[in-house]
Formats: sequence, C-alpha cells, structure tokens
Amino acid sequence: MSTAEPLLAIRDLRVSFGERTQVELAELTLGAGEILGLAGESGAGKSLTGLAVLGLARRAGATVTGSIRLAGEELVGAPERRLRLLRGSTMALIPQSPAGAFNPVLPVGTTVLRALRLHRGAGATARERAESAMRRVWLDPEHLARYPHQLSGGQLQRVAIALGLALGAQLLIADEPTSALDVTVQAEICKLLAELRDKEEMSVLFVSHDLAVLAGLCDRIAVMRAGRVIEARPAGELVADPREDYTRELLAAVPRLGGATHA
Ligand SMILES: Nc1ncnc2c1ncn2[C@@H]1O[C@H](COP(=O)(O)OP(=O)(O)OP(=O)(O)O)[C@@H](O)[C@H]1O
Repeated sequence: MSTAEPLLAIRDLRVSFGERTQVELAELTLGAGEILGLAGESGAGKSLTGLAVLGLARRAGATVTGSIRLAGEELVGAPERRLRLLRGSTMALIPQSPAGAFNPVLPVGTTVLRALRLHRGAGATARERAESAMRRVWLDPEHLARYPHQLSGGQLQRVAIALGLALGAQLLIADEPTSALDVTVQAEICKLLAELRDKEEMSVLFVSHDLAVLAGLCDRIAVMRAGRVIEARPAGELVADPREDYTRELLAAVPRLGGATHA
C-alpha cells in the first residue's frame, strides 16, 4: 500500500436491491489507527455499508458497484474466496450480539482455535496467539475454557474482539457492538477499542444509531441519511457545530449531548 492511501477507501459505492439503491457513497475513507463512526437513523444504510466492506452485501442479494479498497486492494468484484480470506485476516466483524458467533455447546476457546487453525494454519502458536489476544482485551486466558453462557455479554464481546485480533485484523467493523450491553459495559468496550486504536493502530468502522456513544469514541463521524453521507467531520466539531439540520435533529434526540439546547 502506498503511504498516501488510507487503509480503507470507498469511492462511488452503490449498493442496490433490484431497482432500489440503498447506499450511494461518493467518498468515505478510514485511516490506520482511526475510529470512524457511521451514524444515522434506522434504514439509513449504515449496516449495508459495513456489509459491503466485508464483501457480504452481494451474498445478501445486493448488487454492488464502485470501489472499496482495503490496504490498496480492490474488494468490489473480488472473488468470494479472496474475500473470505480477508474476512479472516485483514478485517473482522464485531457483531451486535457475539452469542451468534460462538457455538453454545463448545468452550469459546475451541471456536477461537478452530478459526485460527483454519485461517492461519496449524501449529502450537495458535494457542499462544489466542492467549495473547485475550490479554489484549483485558481477559484472563483461562476464560477460553468457558462456554458462551458462562461469560457475560461484555466478556463475550471481548472474546469476539480477541478473535479478530488473533487473526491479525487491521480493521474491525463493529455493527452496534454495544447496543445490547448495559451502559457501564458499553463504556468498557469503547475504552478497549480506543486503547487498541492508540496502542496498536487498529482501525474501526463503528456503526451505531447512538450519537452519544459515537461522540465519545470516534475520531470522525459520518452521518448517513437515505443511503448517503450528508456530513463527515471530526467528532468534536460535528457535535459542537453541526452543519446539517438532520444532524442537529439527531443530536437533539440525545439529551447527553445537549439535546435540551438544540431541542
Ligand atoms: N437483504 C435486503 N434486501 C432488501 N433490502 C434490504 C436488505 N438489507 C437491507 N435492506 C434495505 O436497505 C436499507 C438500509 O438498511 P441498513 O440495514 O443498512 O440500515 P441501517 O442504517 O443499518 O439501519 P438499522 O440501524 O435499523 O440497522 C433499508 O431500507 C433496508 O430495508
């Protein structure tokens, strides 16, 4: 990758189902060590954008055109095999509910080790990688021996992040990763993502309808409406001085961000 190119560069992206275009992005970029928030009301196209980056929108039946470059590599039109490989190495999905990512009848470590062996080959290092990744998400590696139901929602989410780290992800695509968690656990996951950004140059595309969460975590926020980005700016600026009425309305709905003054 040339140094001038951001880790993720989206240009002229269009995601459609039949005649209906649901996402139309002229340009959106994400640098190494940056957390970009995707905000907007339900149906704005946030998740679909994340799915398109992961190469999963086509599998969901969408037509995807334009360009999505990850570390200099074009993803739109890339073979499914290549996309599957990238999903297990360069990028990882952090889902809303990590429970779905783990087999309920297996210790979470078994799922993690299987994924590591599948993507990174066999070897004694798989266990070491898994244990080291657990420490990076502030969990004792002994948690690998537990079953999903023996872990709290926040712990399970951290194991999901650990799996992405162990696989070597440079980009985490987090789709509402905290909305199923209570507020203190939410804050803990955000703190962890911020630490991974600061210490490891991790990049995160953080999809959320919760502007308060995004404002506290993200370097930049892109506000989506009807499939388009209507403003994308540094988080602090966007919250303090929104340019678009729609952004102002979204902020007004969040009391913690001064809804009382905007309402
Ligand atoms: N598989 C699909 N088939 C047809 N339309 C779809 C499909 N997936 C998403 N859409 C449509 O694309 C639009 C964008 O959906 P998307 O899930 O990206 O919204 P969102 O901003 O993430 O909303 P939410 O916060 O509710 O998840 C919606 O109108 C949705 O109905």
